[in-house]
Amino acid sequence: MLTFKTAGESHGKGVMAIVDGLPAGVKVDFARINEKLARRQQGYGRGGRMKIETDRVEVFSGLRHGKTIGSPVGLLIHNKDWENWQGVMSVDKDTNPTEKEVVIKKDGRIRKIDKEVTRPRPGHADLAGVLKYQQDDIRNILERASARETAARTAVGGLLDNFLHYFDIEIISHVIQLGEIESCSPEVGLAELKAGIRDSELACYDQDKEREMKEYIDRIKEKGDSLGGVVELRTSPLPVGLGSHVQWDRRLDGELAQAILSIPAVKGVEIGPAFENSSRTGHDVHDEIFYQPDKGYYRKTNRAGGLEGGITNGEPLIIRMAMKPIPTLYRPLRSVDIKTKEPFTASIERSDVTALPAAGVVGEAMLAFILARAMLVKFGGDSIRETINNYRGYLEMID
Ligand SMILES: Cc1cc2nc3c(=O)[nH]c(=O)nc-3n(C[C@H](O)[C@H](O)[C@H](O)COP(=O)(O)O)c2cc1C
Ligand SMILES: C=C(O[C@@H]1CC(C(=O)O)=C[C@@H](OP(=O)(O)O)[C@H]1O)C(=O)O
Repeated sequence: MLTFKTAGESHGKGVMAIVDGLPAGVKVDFARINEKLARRQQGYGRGGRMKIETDRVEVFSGLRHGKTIGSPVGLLIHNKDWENWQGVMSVDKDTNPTEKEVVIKKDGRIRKIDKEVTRPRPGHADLAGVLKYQQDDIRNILERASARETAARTAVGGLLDNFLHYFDIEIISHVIQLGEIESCSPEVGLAELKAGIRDSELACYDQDKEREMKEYIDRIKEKGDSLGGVVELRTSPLPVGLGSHVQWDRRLDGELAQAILSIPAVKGVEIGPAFENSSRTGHDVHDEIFYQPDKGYYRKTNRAGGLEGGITNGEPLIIRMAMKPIPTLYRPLRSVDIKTKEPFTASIERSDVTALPAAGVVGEAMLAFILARAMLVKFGGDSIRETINNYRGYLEMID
């Protein structure tokens, strides 16, 4: 079974992942991984941290001469910001046990900050985390809750794209709504969609909307507020038969929802236009089935989003993910200091205003994982050659 885990804190030495279960012989193009990591760092509305980091993957294990060897693949991404936070993030003994403040270098300037974080942000993991793990310092929670961890997931996604490439499976994300501004889900192929968003700073196909969205982000930033929105994930047509109707935990839609909802700040997911479909009648929703000898079975529409009965039906997957507004606010909401129990409204120094396009890239990575796992469940194989043979045999059988 293909699995992965991540480790690492936001301002620690770095983030890492171990991917277990990839067959041997998969050719890995590092540029494919790094390109994804770079895309995750981009997007209009991101904060100062992204100017510090230049994420590059270091493959630690599991490859020889550019190919997997069947053993676990270790991936590492260093945090450049760690250098500025060593006093705060030492994994060894406390070097300043009596100090109340520590010195860090933040955004190019030397600053003294409180050693302990005691002011929980509404919408972040801060308060629930310190209560659950019985901590006095919120930093022990926020460091791991931070979406810095998604850099490791993105590297995993990039690695698995190399596997999916053998089966011509492609995944792309694009922004279809930012705050209250809605864009479109264009009825174009994957290549055209990709070309259409290449120069967009918000991964938005509609350039007029993108301009509007950027001005909106500027206005919201000025107000000290933040934004979320909706990202759509699309794939190329998938082989029929990934996932299964026979058991609840084998339905691919359920697996996908879990994976997508695990992305920090993603609170909603729909398969195809599910919420729109829910207010329509069956005649307006279900995709009629046609047959031609040269084409086999086919559909003229894809309102199911590529899944029926928890099984891929041969169409592209279409998934939408809803992201809440970023919790850290320059004009903060009311909260209570966990030490003094006094109310406070302290200002913060650094945060994203929105990270919607970045979340989309993380969505691509999670989708890559679910699809790679489903492919390996269906076709198996200790070597990529075996997986491909099984895949081809299946395609011939169902042709
Ligand atoms: C790519 C990305 C970047 C994010 N950047 C920030 C940020 O700068 N500040 C912040 O407070 N939250 C940010 N978040 C969201 C928080 O990580 C998230 O809201 C928090 O971990 C609490 O989890 P929850 O929102 O899923 O409940 C980001 C999320 C993603 C996916
Ligand atoms: C570091 C990343 O995102 C971070 C996610 C994040 C949060 O609270 O989730 C808070 C910010 O971190 P910092 O407090 O260091 O500015 C973001 O920059 C990243 O995406 O690589």
